[in-house]
Amino acid sequence: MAAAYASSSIFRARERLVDLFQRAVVAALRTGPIPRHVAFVMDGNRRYARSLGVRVVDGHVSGYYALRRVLEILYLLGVEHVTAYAFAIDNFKRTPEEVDALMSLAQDRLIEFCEHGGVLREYGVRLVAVGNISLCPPGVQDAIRRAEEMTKDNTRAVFNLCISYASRDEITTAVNTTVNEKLASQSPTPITVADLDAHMMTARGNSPPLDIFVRTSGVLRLSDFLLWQCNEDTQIQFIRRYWPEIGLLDIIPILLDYQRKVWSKPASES
Ligand SMILES: CC(C)=CCC/C(C)=C/CC/C(C)=C/COP(=O)(O)OP(=O)(O)O
Repeated sequence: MAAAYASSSIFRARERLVDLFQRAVVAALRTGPIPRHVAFVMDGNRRYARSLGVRVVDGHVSGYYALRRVLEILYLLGVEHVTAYAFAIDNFKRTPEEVDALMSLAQDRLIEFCEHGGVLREYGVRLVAVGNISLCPPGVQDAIRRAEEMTKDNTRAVFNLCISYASRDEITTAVNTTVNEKLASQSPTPITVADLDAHMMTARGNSPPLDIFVRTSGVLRLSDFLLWQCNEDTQIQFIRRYWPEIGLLDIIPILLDYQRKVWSKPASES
């Protein structure tokens, strides 16, 4: 039944209309300022699954499709850096079944992102894995290495995939590396913001400070995500819908709010 609908002319006509609407909205938004760096805490996959009475793992699979959808919209808009929180170091405390399911999802779908027809390949995006990858199973580490290799020559945009990540872990590593370099230097200088910037994991893709931090599912927490990368201008957006439900209609108000704030900022503060 579902397969028959998916191949029907009504379904194809609907898809074409959605695509036309998306392109028209993107063209309109592109006439205003576009953020350079947008990040997502993709929260609510399990609550979404429970609300539908399906398995938790299916909620995460829907979350993967939502990520694909959102990346496509943002890269069409011309956003140069997108960062997504796929797995926190703290998530290793979940049941072994759920950790395995999330790791298998990453292992299987990462390459799909980078292959012909995949969103990173289509939009010329370089994948950068951000996190303590050595904590991931060997199969996931291999998939990450392959995905980074497959996309290393893409220069139009960057996708930072935070996996086995915690901001305080990233900052601690950056401070330690910086201090060790200073101690090894003949004439050490005081540590600067630029020194620490250069040692953050997001520096691999040259990602600038965050313009917009988005968290779905109505939870008002930062969850140890990109604390260093936020600055005085970062706009925080909490939206009520679960991550798998996110789409263009959620992105439009976020972008309009960003544009309104940029336009209303006094020139002396720019
Ligand atoms: C290949 C690839 C990168 C896939 C990404 C898939 C994806 C969206 C992963 C996010 C996993 C996660 C811990 C979501 C948070 O919701 P939650 O599980 O905490 O849900 P809850 O808040 O309802 O408990």
